[in-house]
Amino acid sequence: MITGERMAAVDENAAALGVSRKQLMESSGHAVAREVRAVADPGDRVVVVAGRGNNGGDAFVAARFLDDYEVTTLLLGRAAQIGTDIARENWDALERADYDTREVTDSSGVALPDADVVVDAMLGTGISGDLREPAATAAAAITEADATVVAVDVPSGFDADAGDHADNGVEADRVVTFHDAKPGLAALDAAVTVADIGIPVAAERFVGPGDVRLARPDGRDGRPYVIGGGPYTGAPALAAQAALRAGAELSFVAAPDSIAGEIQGYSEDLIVQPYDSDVLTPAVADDLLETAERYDDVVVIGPGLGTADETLEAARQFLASYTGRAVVDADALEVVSDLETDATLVCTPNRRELARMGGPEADDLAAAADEIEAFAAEIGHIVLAKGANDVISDGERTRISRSGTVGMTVGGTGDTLAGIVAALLEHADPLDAAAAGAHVNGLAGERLAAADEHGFLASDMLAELPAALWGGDDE
Ligand SMILES: NC(=O)C1=CN([C@@H]2O[C@H](COP(=O)(O)OP(=O)(O)OC[C@H]3O[C@@H](n4cnc5c(N)ncnc54)[C@H](O)[C@@H]3O)[C@@H](O)[C@H]2O)[C@H](O)CC1
Ligand SMILES: [K+]
Repeated sequence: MITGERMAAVDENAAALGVSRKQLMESSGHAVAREVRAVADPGDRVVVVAGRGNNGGDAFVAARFLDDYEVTTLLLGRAAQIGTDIARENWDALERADYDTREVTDSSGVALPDADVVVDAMLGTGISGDLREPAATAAAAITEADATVVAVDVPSGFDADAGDHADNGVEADRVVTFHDAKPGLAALDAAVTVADIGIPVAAERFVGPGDVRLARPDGRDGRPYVIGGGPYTGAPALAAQAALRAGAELSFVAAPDSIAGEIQGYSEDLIVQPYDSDVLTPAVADDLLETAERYDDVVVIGPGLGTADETLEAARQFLASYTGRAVVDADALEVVSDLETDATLVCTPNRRELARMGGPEADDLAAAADEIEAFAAEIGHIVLAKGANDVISDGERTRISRSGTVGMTVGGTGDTLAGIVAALLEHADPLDAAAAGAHVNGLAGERLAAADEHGFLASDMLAELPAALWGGDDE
């Protein structure tokens, strides 16, 4: 099962792997033609009703595979309004090759020609809101037509993220959906075929630019709260700065008053809140919990905390009561394994910490991905296991990030990772935030290594984060 927005991410990952959207469109169109052939007799009349996006583009491809039938392709709009190059190229090919094509420029022209089969290619996963004209009128005409209706990807009007169908959406007899089932499709009164369109498994297994686009904030978003420090001061500062560089609006650090000034000294951009103690204690944890629940529901707990017994008890107590989203890093990971909590945790162990938590002992994390997935299922939280390749799993879905470089074994890169994940956790699905966070941290290291493989610092990565998050678009 895959949502429409994740499908777009997988498409983008496939393109980055070298399987272009145009190749996918050709496969999609061929799959649609196969379905039409299954319900039509030679010589039947097939009417394609196409929208201006790639859903329409799929049907322009299908028309080229239906020479045994009388095919008419209607475009709802003018060719100049076709929204993507690959759809426009396929429309132009139909026109140049003298296929029967018609541009319908207003809803009065939507009177459907007689048809044995209608291909509904108006709207797919690019839909937003209820059907607008002329798609609404066309949808009614298609539903009422005395023809077998074959829908491309989803019936027009169906929302592949929410899994529901517009009241005025097309009622299809058959649906050819691509790559994977969509939530809610099975509930429709239609025969659904899932067509393999040649997307490499790697496009879902390995984190790519589509995952980064899906998880990154559009504007400034969120106020993560870093609970770290005491005795160390650099780690919480790196995590909090990384959160700002990854799109957070504000970044708070709660730290012992003995070192709060030092942490503030690293950066005027941080809001450092001292607490009256030398280390995090259970008594302090209660106050921090109240603040965390008030500010925003994402915290980072762990960077630089140290391993004093009362500190670990305080971390345990905080997490047991917390109900928001938390990145748990470094020393705080010790308390996760037998923790009862309603919080959504993203645990970010390195190989050593993973073993200490009770997870698999592995030199090559990617090779141990299944065991890491089982461990994530066992503890009931997301595990982002950090290594040469990072393994990110929620116990059901597992992704691998291959970004990064050997220079990132310098201290502090785990702290920047924790901060990036916290910023993305404000709005993205937790697994998407963890996968994209791991990937972007690695991309920042790669950007530094391009200049000089050795000797860069975790703090150097901060300035590379915006380009790693927003700069890699393939368009
Ligand atoms: N990997 C795959 O699944 C592939 C899918 N393909 C096909 O691409 C579409 C998604 O294409 P996209 O261009 O993103 O959007 P659509 O064609 O679905 O629709 C955009 C089109 O519709 C207009 N529009 C949006 N909302 C409405 C509305 N409520 N009422 C009326 N019109 C609306 C918008 O203005 C655009 O013009 C996917 O479904 C697959 O069919 C790829 O071809 C191959 C890989
Ligand atoms: K459709």
